[in-house]
Amino acid sequence: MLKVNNLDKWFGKKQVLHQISFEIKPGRVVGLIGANGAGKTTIMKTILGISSFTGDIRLNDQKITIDSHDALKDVGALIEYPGLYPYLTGREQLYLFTRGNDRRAKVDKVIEEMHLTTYADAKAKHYSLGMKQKLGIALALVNKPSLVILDEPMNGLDPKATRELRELILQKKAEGTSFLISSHILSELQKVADDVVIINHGHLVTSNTMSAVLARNESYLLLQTDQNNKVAQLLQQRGYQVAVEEDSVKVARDSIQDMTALLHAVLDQNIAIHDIHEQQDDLENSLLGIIE
Ligand SMILES: Nc1ncnc2c1ncn2[C@@H]1O[C@H](COP(=O)(O)OP(=O)(O)OP(=O)(O)O)[C@@H](O)[C@H]1O
Repeated sequence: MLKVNNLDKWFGKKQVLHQISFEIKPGRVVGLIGANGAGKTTIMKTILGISSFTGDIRLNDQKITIDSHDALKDVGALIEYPGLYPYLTGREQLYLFTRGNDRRAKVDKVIEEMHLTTYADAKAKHYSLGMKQKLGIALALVNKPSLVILDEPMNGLDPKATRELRELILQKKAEGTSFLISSHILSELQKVADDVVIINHGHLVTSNTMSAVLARNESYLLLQTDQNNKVAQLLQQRGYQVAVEEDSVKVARDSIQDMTALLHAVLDQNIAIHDIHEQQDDLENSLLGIIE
């Protein structure tokens, strides 16, 4: 549904995006990941036609440019901080931005979906950061767009609201909505994203499925013994990939062919094993591996 091809962006003499290409398929949640200043917000702004660029961006085969926004009627977005009217209530602002028939019903539905009911009729100037964020997300969703672009949507949300947002994203996805979501909270992104676009200093590092990115993850065996340094040395001599960590010896699972032989190597030296368990790398480690 969205195709970004060879996107370049300059701010004056500084190039901040270099030949970025990726695609968002219908009903997929795409996580946009990168360090601070990598170019995530800039990518979102170019897709929304609010920042000039060179390259080609098409939504359902319709070209998006800085002066041609027709294709964007079916896109909802929250970029950076929501621009709210302090003297209007949440409900009034939603109503103001709602298009088409059944405006009132659409507003009521999104208020319920985003769990805004208790403060929907209070003026936005009284909202906390998290309440404003939730209203901003509701504004992005109210017209039932087929593509939703959310820049750091979990910002300011408490754990309950974060979980509710996650469930809502998954529900909308099941109904066919596509999402482009940037987040620093990688563990959250891991729970919702089907695909991942990783940006580093304005360059595309990878555009792949979440499962392919996670497949790079290594797992380890952590051994706690009464002589960790000696165990590490012993195992290293036998060809295992080993590191000593705080109170345990970390052995790469890939380097273990025969678990019995490993345990024998330790126990035969009369070294006591206090604990043994597996550890799986998470998205964060996997990404650090890719970005390095
Ligand atoms: N209006 C602007 N003028 C000049 N440079 C800008 C402007 N907006 C962004 N930049 C630069 O473009 C680069 C990308 O910024 P961008 O905000 O897209 O990064 P980001 O990945 O969203 O970062 P963060 O995670 O911190 O929000 C940065 O080097 C930033 O300094």
